[in-house]
Amino acid sequence: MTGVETQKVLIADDDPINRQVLAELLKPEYTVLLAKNGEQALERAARHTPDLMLLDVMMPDLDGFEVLRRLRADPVTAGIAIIFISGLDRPEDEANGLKMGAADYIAKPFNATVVMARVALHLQVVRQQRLLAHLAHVDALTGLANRRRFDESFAAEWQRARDNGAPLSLALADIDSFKQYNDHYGHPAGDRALRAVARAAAAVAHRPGHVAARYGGEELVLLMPETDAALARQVLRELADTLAELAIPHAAAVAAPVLTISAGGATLLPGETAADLFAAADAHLYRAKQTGRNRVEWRAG
Ligand SMILES: Nc1nc2c(ncn2[C@@H]2O[C@H](COP(=O)(O)OP(=O)(O)OP(=O)(O)O)[C@@H](O)[C@H]2O)c(=O)[nH]1
Repeated sequence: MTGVETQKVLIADDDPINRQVLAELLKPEYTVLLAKNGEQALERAARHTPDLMLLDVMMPDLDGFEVLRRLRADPVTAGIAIIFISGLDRPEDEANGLKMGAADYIAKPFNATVVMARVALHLQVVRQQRLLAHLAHVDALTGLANRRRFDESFAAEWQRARDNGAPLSLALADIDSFKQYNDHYGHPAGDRALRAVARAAAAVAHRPGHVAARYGGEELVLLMPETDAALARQVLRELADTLAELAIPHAAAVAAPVLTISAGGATLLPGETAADLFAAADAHLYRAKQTGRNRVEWRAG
């Protein structure tokens, strides 16, 4: 989320005057999209995924309540915030709209200042929700995907690989002698080194669907969908090469005088669970550590 993009508001109302009045009101601050009936509202919502919809309740054919029901049933549009704008001004109508999951309910005739204030309020809530969702999935120190995001992506990619038979590779990478690095250079320097390794991991995980995540401590994980063992090993070579170029001094290391990683990896075998694949990558990381560090061990097969 950049924070500079204008937010998108879709106005769905069958009355052209209402559409125009609302559009004129919102245009100076937001990107405004228009729909003149329920079908068009659903089509534009799916195509443009607006941040907020002002939805007229009483429209011919598909009314606003039905539009809301259908929006919620489609994962693409389910999260769009809705404000009902309605000629139905009985308390039970308003309660009904809110119970259905609308963020707000404004009775016609509406007051322009109040509409603007409510739109601004709900768009702020949308921004805050996105920020929270973002923070919940990002590691604060490195900016990489965090463990939660990795777990979600891994489960989804494993399922996808199982369904479509495409290769799925997974690698665990761990900085060598990092305890000694911290002891020798201090924890803040350790943090900087960890960030440098994370940047390198993010750079090599640039292919579509690839995820570089901080699994915990100084352990990173690379999830590589649609990637066979040969390509995955190439990605890990690129990571090792990047670290070699960075040549971060590590006087206390056992493997080399610079910061290095050990990595273990595996490519999904038919019938294997996600946990099996993870365990295989972990076992090969252990082997890489045991056999001298600064190397990649990949499961054969
Ligand atoms: N600076 C810093 N250090 C961290 C962070 N997370 C974990 N560590 C350190 O990473 C070190 C991991 O130590 P070990 O698990 O013994 O591993 P190691 O020293 O790298 O040894 P090998 O993996 O066997 O090469 C510990 O000293 C942790 O304090 C962090 O966010 N910042």
